[in-house]
Amino acid sequence: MELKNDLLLRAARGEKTERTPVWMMRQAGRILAEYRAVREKAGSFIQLATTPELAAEVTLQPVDLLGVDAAIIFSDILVVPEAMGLPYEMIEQRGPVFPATVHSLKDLEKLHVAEPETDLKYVLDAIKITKQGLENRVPLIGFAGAPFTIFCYMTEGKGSKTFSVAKKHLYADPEFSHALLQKITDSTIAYLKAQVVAGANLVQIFDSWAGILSPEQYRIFSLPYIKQICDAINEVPVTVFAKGAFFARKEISELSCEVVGLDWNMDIRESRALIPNKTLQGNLDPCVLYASYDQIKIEVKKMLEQFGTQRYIANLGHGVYPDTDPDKVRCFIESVKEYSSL
Ligand SMILES: Cc1c2[nH]c(c1CCC(=O)O)Cc1[nH]c(c(CCC(=O)O)c1C)Cc1[nH]c(c(CCC(=O)O)c1C)Cc1[nH]c(c(C)c1CCC(=O)O)C2
Repeated sequence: MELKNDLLLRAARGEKTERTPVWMMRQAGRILAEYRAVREKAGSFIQLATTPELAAEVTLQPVDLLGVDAAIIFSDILVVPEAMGLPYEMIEQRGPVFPATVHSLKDLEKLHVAEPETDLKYVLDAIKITKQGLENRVPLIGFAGAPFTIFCYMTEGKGSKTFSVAKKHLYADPEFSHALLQKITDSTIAYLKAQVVAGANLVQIFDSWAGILSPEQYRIFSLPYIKQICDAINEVPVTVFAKGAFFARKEISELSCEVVGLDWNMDIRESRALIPNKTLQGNLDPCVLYASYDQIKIEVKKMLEQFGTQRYIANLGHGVYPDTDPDKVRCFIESVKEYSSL
């Protein structure tokens, strides 16, 4: 089955593209009234995420309504801890909370390596239904959290500015920390492979909390586990997005992934020099989408001039903020398409 628009996959593989592909992290979400309507119908975020037909419906919305060059499966990185035996709740206006957390090898014994075919069947079903709905229009992106970011939530139990509970374990109990990270990694590899079998055309690893670690801790507690995942996934291109890990760009360039995501703190030309061998993705500050249409166009033009139009996937430097005007989002997407056309 050939994709009608395979710009994302060609850019990921380093092949020439007629223009730069564009999509947005968190494109399936609250910016769209159509998403909020389906979420209302579902009753809760978790209901929506665990009902494959509805998850597929909101995955398709940005393709139909915004004109992006890829869909990303509607789910969350926290489905992996849940599949391992640690359920989460999504509290309105606050975010995710884990009623029970993990702090010792004894706690870890109660968790199992996720078996995607049973524990995460609802995501795999959502991927299959989405693929039917896409009718090969654009590629479908699968994803998972990086083991370190998942470790943060499983130990801290909720979002945090410092994740000091999570980091405490790294210093105080490295043996437990590595054991938990390895169990998450084994679960994640099985999960991403199952996503690919179900139909994902590329997978992205989100290390959202990379930036809270020192370079040395990042090398010990995050990179080796991301490396295991990159080494295991050879079926489709892999994107590594480590938010805030400007200090690890050289090491990330040595991973066996095809694409590296940048946030807006990372200088584009400097990043090209540090990561010369891979496709880059990013990195517009999501707050640019609060500016005027003219200003958005200027910022997109600047970004494209610095990245160039090749070996590049346009995106924001992190997820789109929920109160962004969808028309400003369309302006961003249209500007990338217009200014990058050869
Ligand atoms: C850290 C993280 C999480 N989840 C995710 C990350 C990594 C990316 C990042 O750094 O933002 C990843 C994620 N979460 C969601 C997606 C969907 C696909 C997409 O469109 O990108 C993706 C890729 C849906 C979601 N995940 C969540 C929502 C909002 C909940 C809702 O709609 O009620 C959505 C659409 C909730 C969520 N989920 C998480 C948090 C901290 C929150 C609360 C903050 C918020 O509300 O945005 C954990």
